[in-house]
Amino acid sequence: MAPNPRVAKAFRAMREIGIPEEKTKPVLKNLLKIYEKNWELIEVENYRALADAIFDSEEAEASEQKKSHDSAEAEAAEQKKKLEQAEIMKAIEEETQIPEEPERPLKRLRLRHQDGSSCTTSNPNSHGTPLKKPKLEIDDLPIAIPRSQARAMNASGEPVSVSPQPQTRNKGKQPVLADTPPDVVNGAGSDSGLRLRHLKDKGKEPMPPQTRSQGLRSTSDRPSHGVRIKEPKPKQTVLPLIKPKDEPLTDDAPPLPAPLSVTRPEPMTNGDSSAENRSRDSNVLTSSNETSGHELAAVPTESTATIDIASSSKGEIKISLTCNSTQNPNLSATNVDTLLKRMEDRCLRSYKALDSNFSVKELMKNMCDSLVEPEPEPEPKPDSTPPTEELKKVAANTSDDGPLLTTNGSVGNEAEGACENGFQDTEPQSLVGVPNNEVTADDTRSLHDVNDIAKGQESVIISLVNEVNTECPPAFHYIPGNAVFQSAYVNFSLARIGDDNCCSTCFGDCLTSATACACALQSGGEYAYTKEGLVKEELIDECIKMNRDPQKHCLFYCKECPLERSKNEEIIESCKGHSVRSFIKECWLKCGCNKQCGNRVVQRGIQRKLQVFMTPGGKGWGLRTLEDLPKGAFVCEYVGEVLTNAELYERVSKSSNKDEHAYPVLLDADWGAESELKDEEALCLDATYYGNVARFINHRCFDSNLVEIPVEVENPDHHYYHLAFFTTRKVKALEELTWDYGIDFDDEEHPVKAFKCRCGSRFCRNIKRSNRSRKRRFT
Ligand SMILES: C[S@@+](CC[C@H](N)C(=O)[O-])C[C@H]1O[C@@H](n2cnc3c(N)ncnc32)[C@H](O)[C@@H]1O
Repeated sequence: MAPNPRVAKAFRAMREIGIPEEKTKPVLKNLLKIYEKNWELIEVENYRALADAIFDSEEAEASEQKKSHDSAEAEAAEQKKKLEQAEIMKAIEEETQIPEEPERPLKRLRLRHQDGSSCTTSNPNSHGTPLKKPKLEIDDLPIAIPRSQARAMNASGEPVSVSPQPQTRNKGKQPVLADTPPDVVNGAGSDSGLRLRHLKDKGKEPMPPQTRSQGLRSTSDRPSHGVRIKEPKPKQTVLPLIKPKDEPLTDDAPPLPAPLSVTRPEPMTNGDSSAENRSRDSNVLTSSNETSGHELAAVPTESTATIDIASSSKGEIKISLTCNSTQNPNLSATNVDTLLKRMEDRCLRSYKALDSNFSVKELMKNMCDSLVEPEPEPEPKPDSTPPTEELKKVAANTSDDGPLLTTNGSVGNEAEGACENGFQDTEPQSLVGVPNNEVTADDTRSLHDVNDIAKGQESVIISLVNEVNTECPPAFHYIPGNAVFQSAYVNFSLARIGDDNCCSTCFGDCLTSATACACALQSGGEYAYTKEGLVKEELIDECIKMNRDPQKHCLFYCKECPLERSKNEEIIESCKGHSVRSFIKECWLKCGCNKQCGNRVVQRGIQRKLQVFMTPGGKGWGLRTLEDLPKGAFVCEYVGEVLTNAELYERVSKSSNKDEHAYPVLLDADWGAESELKDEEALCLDATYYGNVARFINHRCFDSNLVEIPVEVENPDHHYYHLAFFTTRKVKALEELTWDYGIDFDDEEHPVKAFKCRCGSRFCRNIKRSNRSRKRRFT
């Protein structure tokens, strides 16, 4: 890409006053960000602002240096850090040797790692060195050459070369040796029994999940920075309370607050807090509404509506809905029951998300629940009794009264200080969400079905429970599979799938065949799955290791990194590196095998009993299993909108609420192998607005019980693939499912702050950081 003439001019101007380009570059980049690319502000007075900023930064640097430890101390600290890290890795290794697992011989992989060998030969400091085409070696490849290698050969126009490194991880495709520039392909083979092909990702990156963080490494040596965007704290005020459907009620109710002081046909007795009186008041209202025609509500078919909330010093709350229907010729009076029935019919027709048990009364009650939600929500102590019991007591003493209909055509509802009975004392119901005063078509996404958050789109039911607080799930559309947002190039055409991309001559179940099918060859020559449908242990172990310590693995460097380009087109930073990953190739449409073929697992979708639940430890919603899971079991795929990275950046920068964004996932494969990747090929997944259960999986540092593996199903290239979660060990029913997002909690440069980690792992990277009294503060 030709350098921006304005950038070149700025460099020249600074050179003229003795400032070298290396100094100018970062400052200019920063200024462009601050001035929102308003060059005039930078160019004015012969780049005065730029020169000043450079001098300022030099001064700051000098004073920083003064403060800092001398280099010997720093080096010693670095050494110590490395030792610490090695110890931690060792401890994790030991810790994750699960006792209940049957004894098995050590895998070659493990032995090699224990030897301390590594395939990392990349030199992160040498970014920007002249590029060379990848030189790969095909040494002991199984039967066929993996497609990516063939492509590397084609791309380079020269035969692959051999860089054997015994005792390193990627034997088939070794990383280049020390004299090889880091921007050269560093290897992609596996020395595990499976010898699976690898995809590359960004290593321990703040942008999850392929972008693994550096763990305990310093910021300076980490590979590329992705986009990590904080997951929204689920909206608390706009959705009603969700309760586990089967919670029993108890009798001992706490004292109830005074009843409401609202507009009523008959005066209400204040100060009487008994359930009996509340019930009576409500009955009075109902009968009054039925008998006094002039007090009945006018319900226009089209009206504008406003919702008012009033509260009194006694803790009473009134919600009133005022409909402006004066201009409407269809204005007619009706009674509460008719109104409710009409509304229910309307909701069932318009918002198909609701089930037949939907009740407007419940909706109104839940509106009350939302009103009296504690703010800010207290964080339950891990061992504290969930407030459920208390809520049940309240529910038992709260009458099941309907909404109030006021004389001015307003609909009100009683909201006691602890009106938490929501769905609790009724039959199992769907959750109904009311996102705003004015419900728009798009807001229907917040109408979740608590009995099945997937709304029948998965082959299993996925329920949602909150036994901890009154928080409601975030508003999003549940989708069972990825969907392209706009510009992403995801081409599934059959014509693109060549004979080497499918096993068209196979029949029945590929796994029963003595030789590996063409699909398996693409994954390194062996099937990734066992006959039981589990990922083979060797592969799982390899992926776990890769995720825990990506620096030990190979890094690829792009000539012009699309990720850096999407961050800033003016000055494109050098590629921070993409690590090499194992992937699975499943059989698909053009294959001759049948649908039950054992090499089709992820494409069958979720098969395990899962549940979305409110975690007690302050992490918000989480995902858990309701059944015991063996090691290597497929749990779910990370599903979201497929976006280009440029689209993601735009989306995030335009978002008024950056916290609203779920963690986007970088689909970073083969980037380094291609000399230049088009914007529409540099893809990521964003589950903020459209996603599946995976959007609820919380992070756990290092020893998470899930690991992500890229799975190629329909697309023959590696720009788009499925990101599937498999268990890293046996997981017991009701255990929370976690995944290491790869966050680098030390990343002070990242535009988005990391959350305060509450993973509870003894290897928590956030705790480490805090103990070292690092500068950065977390919210
Ligand atoms: C992909 S979402 C997971 C679902 C989320 N808990 C929810 O309620 O929707 C990621 C967000 O969950 C929270 N989270 C995940 N793991 C966490 C952890 N270990 N500690 C604290 N918060 C965590 C953070 O707010 C993060 O931004």
